[in-house]
Amino acid sequence: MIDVTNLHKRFGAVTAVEDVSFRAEDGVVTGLLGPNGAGKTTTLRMLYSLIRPDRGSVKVDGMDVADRPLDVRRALGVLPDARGLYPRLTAREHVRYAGELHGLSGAALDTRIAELVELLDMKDIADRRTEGFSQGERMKVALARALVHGPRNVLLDEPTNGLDVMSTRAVRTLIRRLREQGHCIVFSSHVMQEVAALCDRIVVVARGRVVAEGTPDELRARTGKENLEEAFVAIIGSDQGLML
Ligand SMILES: Nc1ncnc2c1ncn2[C@@H]1O[C@H](COP(=O)(O)OP(=O)(O)OP(=O)(O)O)[C@@H](O)[C@H]1O
Repeated sequence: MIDVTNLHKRFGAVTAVEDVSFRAEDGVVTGLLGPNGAGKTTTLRMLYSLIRPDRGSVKVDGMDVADRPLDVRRALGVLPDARGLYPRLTAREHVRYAGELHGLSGAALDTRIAELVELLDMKDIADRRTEGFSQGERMKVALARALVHGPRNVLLDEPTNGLDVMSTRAVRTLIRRLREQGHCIVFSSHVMQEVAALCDRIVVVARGRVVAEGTPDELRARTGKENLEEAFVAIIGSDQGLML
């Protein structure tokens, strides 16, 4: 479970995140939805302690990120916005390296890598160097790397960005499976269809603030709009940045 309380972050004159609070429960997919520049990536970066908030706190499974950053990192699997792969390593070597950094080794690590290769349909690319990988192939490697240690909480920054229909479906299936297994999943997107297809709860952010929160049904009821897309437009006050 992830608890975010009154997070603030400024970059010089830009207020990227202003008083953001929400809770992401276990067994639930929580979507951070907002237009470009809304503060989603900055919020996620504070959740996984890449950057420090000016104010506010984040707790992962009850552990404060500021007090126990290493324990929190163990409890988190992160697909960051930059997928950053080593071109000379194969896909499998990436996942192995990440597993070793998390203290896994031997048969347990081999089994885990084999599971992820199967789950993410990576057999054809597992033993190729990642140099020249397509966006979808890169995303799969980054996702396998994020999940190798079986983290309870999973943060995904725009996981389906740039993916084709088949790869998008594979990622959705994986996210649903993680939810069934009771994981806490937070993912960010500026694509409302993506959020609508997957999320149990939606946190709508705009200009660094949470402007609405609830289930898709609650958001529809609150705005009086039948259609979720229209509900988002009503909440944000424009459709800018929310379209495919
Ligand atoms: N390191 C930084 N230095 C200066 N400004 C930054 C930095 N990181 C983010 N910002 C600014 O903070 C605001 C929020 O950015 P952020 O990347 O969190 O938005 P986002 O919701 O993830 O957007 P997108 O959907 O475009 O990825 C933007 O105005 C951005 O320019």
